[in-house]
Amino acid sequence: MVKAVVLGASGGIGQPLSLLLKASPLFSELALYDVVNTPGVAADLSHISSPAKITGYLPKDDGLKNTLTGADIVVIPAGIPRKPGMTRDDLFKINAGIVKGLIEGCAQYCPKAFILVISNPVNSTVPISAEVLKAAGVFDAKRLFGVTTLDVVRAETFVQEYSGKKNPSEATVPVIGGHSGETIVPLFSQATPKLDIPKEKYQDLVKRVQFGGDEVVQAKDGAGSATLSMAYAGFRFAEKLIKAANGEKGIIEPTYIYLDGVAGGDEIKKHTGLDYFSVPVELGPNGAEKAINPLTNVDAQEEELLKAAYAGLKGNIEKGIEFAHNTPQK
Ligand SMILES: NC(=O)C1=CN([C@@H]2O[C@H](COP(=O)(O)OP(=O)(O)OC[C@H]3O[C@@H](n4cnc5c(N)ncnc54)[C@H](O)[C@@H]3O)[C@@H](O)[C@H]2O)C=CC1
Ligand SMILES: O=C([O-])CC(=O)C(=O)O
Repeated sequence: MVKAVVLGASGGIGQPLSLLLKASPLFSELALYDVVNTPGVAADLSHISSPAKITGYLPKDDGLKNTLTGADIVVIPAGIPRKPGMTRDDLFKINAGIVKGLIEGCAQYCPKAFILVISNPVNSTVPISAEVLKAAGVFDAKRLFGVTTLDVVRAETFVQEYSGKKNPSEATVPVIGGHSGETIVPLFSQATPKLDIPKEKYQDLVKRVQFGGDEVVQAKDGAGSATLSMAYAGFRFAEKLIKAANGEKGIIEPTYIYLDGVAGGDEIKKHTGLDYFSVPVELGPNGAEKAINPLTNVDAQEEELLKAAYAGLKGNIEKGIEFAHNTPQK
C-alpha cells in the first residue's frame, strides 16, 4: 500500500506525472494538490480503471494537510517555469517561497515520506527543503531527493546519435553535479556499455545535455519548459524508488542529495567541497542507501567540466540556505 502525492498537480508536469502514477500498479492511493483545478484533474483521472484511489485538494479546508497525511512519497513540481531568456536561477524569487511552504507542510504532516523536488532551481530548492526539515527536527538525508533524472534521460537519448546505439534505453550514462547549465556534468567515460564518441563531437554532445532544457524552452516559445519528458523522468525516478523500497535490489539512479547523511557521501563531500551533489545513488528500503563516488575515475575533459560545476553549485547552495534561514516560517 503506497500513497503518492503530487504538489503542483494541475500544471504542465503535474498532470502527465499524475497520469503515469495513476496508471501504475505500484500505487494504492494518489492525492493531488494545487492552488487551482485539482478537483477537475482528479475527477478526470478517477475514470481510469487502475487500483489507485484518487483525491484532489485545493488549499481551502485543510487541503494540504489532507493531501499529505499518510503520504509515502511526495513529488513536487509546483512553481513557475522558464520563458526564453531566463535562467533557472531567475525562478528562485518565486519558487523558493513556494517550495519552502510546501516542505513546511511535509515536515508537519508526513515527516517520514520520501520527498522528490522537481521545482527549479533544483540546485537551491533542495538545500531550502533540507533546511526547513532540519529546523522542524525531521530531516533525513536519505529521504530527500533533487530530481535530476531528466538530465540522465537526455544523455541516454542524445548519445545514440553519436554512438550508433539504436535503443537509447540500452545506454546508461551517469550525469552528476547539479541541474542547470554548466553544473550538469555527463560522464560519458563511465557509460555502460562503453561508448566510442568521436573526439570532434564530444563538446557538442556535452552542451546538448547541459542545455537540453533551453532547447525545449526555445521551442515552446514562451509557453513554458519541458513537461512531458519531465513527467516521464519524474515517474521513472519515483517508480525506481518505490521498487527499491519494496526490496528490489541493485537499483541505482543519479539524484541530487545532501551528502552528509548518506553512506559514501563523506568521500564525495571531501572531493567536491560541497554539501549537495548529484551522484549515482543505490536506492533501498530507507531511500538513498549509498552514494557511489564517480569522481576518482573521470577523464581530463570531465575534470574540467567538474571545476565549472563546483563553482556554480557553491553559490546556488549558499543562496538556498540563506533564504531558508532568513525567511520567517508561515
Ligand atoms: N527538475 C527538472 O528536471 C525540471 C524542473 N522543472 C520545473 O518544474 C516546475 C513546474 O513546471 P511546469 O509544470 O511546467 O509549470 P506549470 O506552471 O505548468 O505548473 C506549475 C503548477 O504549480 C502550481 N502551484 C503554484 N504555486 C503552488 C503552491 N503554492 N502549491 C501548489 N501548487 C502550486 C501552479 O498552479 C501550476 O499548476 C518549474 O519550476 C520548472 O522549472 C521543469 C522541467 C524539468
Ligand atoms: O529548462 C528548464 O527550465 C526546465 C528544466 O529544468 C529542464 O528541462 O531541464
